[in-house]
Amino acid sequence: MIQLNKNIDVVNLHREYSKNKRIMVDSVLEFDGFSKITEKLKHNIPYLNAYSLNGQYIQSSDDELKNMSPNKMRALQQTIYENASKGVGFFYGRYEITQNEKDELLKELFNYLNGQEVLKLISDVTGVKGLKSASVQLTRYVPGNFLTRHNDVLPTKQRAIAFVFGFTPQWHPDWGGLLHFYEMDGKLTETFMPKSNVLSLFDVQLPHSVSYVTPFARAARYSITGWFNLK
Ligand SMILES: O=C(O)CCC(=O)C(=O)O
Ligand SMILES: [Fe+2]
Repeated sequence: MIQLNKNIDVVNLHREYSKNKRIMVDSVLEFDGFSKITEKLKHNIPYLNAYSLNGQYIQSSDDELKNMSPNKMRALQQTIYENASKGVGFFYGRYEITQNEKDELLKELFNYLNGQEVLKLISDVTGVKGLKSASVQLTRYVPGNFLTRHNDVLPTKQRAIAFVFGFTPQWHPDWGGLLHFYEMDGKLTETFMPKSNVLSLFDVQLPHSVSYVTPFARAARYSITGWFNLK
């Protein structure tokens, strides 16, 4: 069963969140749900590799990328990196969970994150009232993946709070995949390291990025990410 840790200290977390509109919550899920999700993320998800090409949003399966000719793959990589050099774009594996999800555990996860218990906790920690729903995706960053600097504001969805549940034990900062936060003028202010059973929450207005995962990373960076919305 997926369940939040009952000992979360909301009052302290709210005080901490209020300082910079971001926070990491340790040991956030009870063990049973946490370990089931960890296994699922590693072994059972048909991630699609998302990137943008000439302004178009594309998602390719692992097989599609594997079966590309070396020339085509090189050209694709070159374009992705060319855009990234200008601070535009992303390349990472994602799987979106919707209301129609068939997998039992993922359905439970979606419903739990959209339920009153979680929405109330997020409201209490962040001080943002009126949260109504959660958009949820599973993400995987392998070597070569990244997400350039952006914010998560999306008025059509009324996103308010971004979340990242980390499922990445024993990560080394040299491996990249670091969640960086910036001032509006681009100054780097804080970095959240990939961790396991940790929930990162932040205001969607804060500029942030996920740094390039290096070729020598010994693991993939797995997360459940998304947004708590006001509608
Ligand atoms: O995975 C993360 O740490 C952040 C992801 C993110 O910024 C996004 O998906 O918009
Ligand atoms: Fe983001």
